[in-house]
Amino acid sequence: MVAGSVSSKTLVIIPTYDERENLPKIVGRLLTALPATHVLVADDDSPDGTGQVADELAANDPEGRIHVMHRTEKNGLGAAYIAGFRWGLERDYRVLVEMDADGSHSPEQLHRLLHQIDAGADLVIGSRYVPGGSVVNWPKRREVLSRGGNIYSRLALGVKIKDITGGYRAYRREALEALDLDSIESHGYCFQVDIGWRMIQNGAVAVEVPITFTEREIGYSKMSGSIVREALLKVTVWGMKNRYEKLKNLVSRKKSAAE
Ligand SMILES: Nc1nc2c(ncn2[C@@H]2O[C@H](COP(=O)(O)OP(=O)(O)O[C@H]3O[C@H](CO)[C@@H](O)[C@H](O)[C@@H]3O)[C@@H](O)[C@H]2O)c(=O)[nH]1
Repeated sequence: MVAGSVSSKTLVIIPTYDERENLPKIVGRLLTALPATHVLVADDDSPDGTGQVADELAANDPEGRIHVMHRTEKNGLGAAYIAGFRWGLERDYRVLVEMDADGSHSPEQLHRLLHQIDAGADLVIGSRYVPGGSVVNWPKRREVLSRGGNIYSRLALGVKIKDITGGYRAYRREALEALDLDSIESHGYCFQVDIGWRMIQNGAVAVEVPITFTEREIGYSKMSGSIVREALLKVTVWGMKNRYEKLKNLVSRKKSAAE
């Protein structure tokens, strides 16, 4: 059964940079799988004309389900998602979803994420690294980087999530509203760790559901050295701050117990 009650108030945010061939396919698949869903394309003025392709898709959808946000320059996946969340929160969507444009995240699996929101979760992560999850056709180098990044994040931040860097997610509206979106400082893929960790620290119920992540067939990944460096630096600093805070609390508890 498709989670109609939830999906009818669901906004799927698709950040795009140079995805003109992928976008019509992913939007078509999504609206076939879950016809009541709305889509927001957050395009960073892609040189290949993805923004215009998005406008055409929107103009050709008589039901008005497709929306387009034209941003002025390439400013990273995190900034595009934050702008998309703000747009969705100004309207009456109950669930906000992150999905890549390139087909890595299967729209046909979205109902499984939405079911978990129906079941009470605040944040649902489509996970490659829980039993049942998998990665198809990813270059070994990328998989090692991704698995390594997840292990490092778990150790540094003390989170239990196996795929905290994963970008296929559903958020309950209230959990996003409870966050200070201005405090999310990451621009690249580190954004996923940033917002996930903050949300869990805020008391959100986070669950993982297994997904199959399939490497794109068309276009190119925007992963870069600066994205990796941002993630490594930020996760290390957050981890150190976290440990320092815990130690400080422990010392002050011991002090007050001794008094
Ligand atoms: N608007 C905008 N979109 C962007 C930008 N950079 C990337 N995107 C879009 O963000 C999505 C993911 O980018 P990819 O470059 O395809 O990501 P990937 O290498 O396949 O990385 C995947 O794995 C990461 C690590 O696990 C994930 O963090 C990431 O979300 C994604 O699932 C695509 O729709 C892409 O067009 C940007 O600066 N601006």
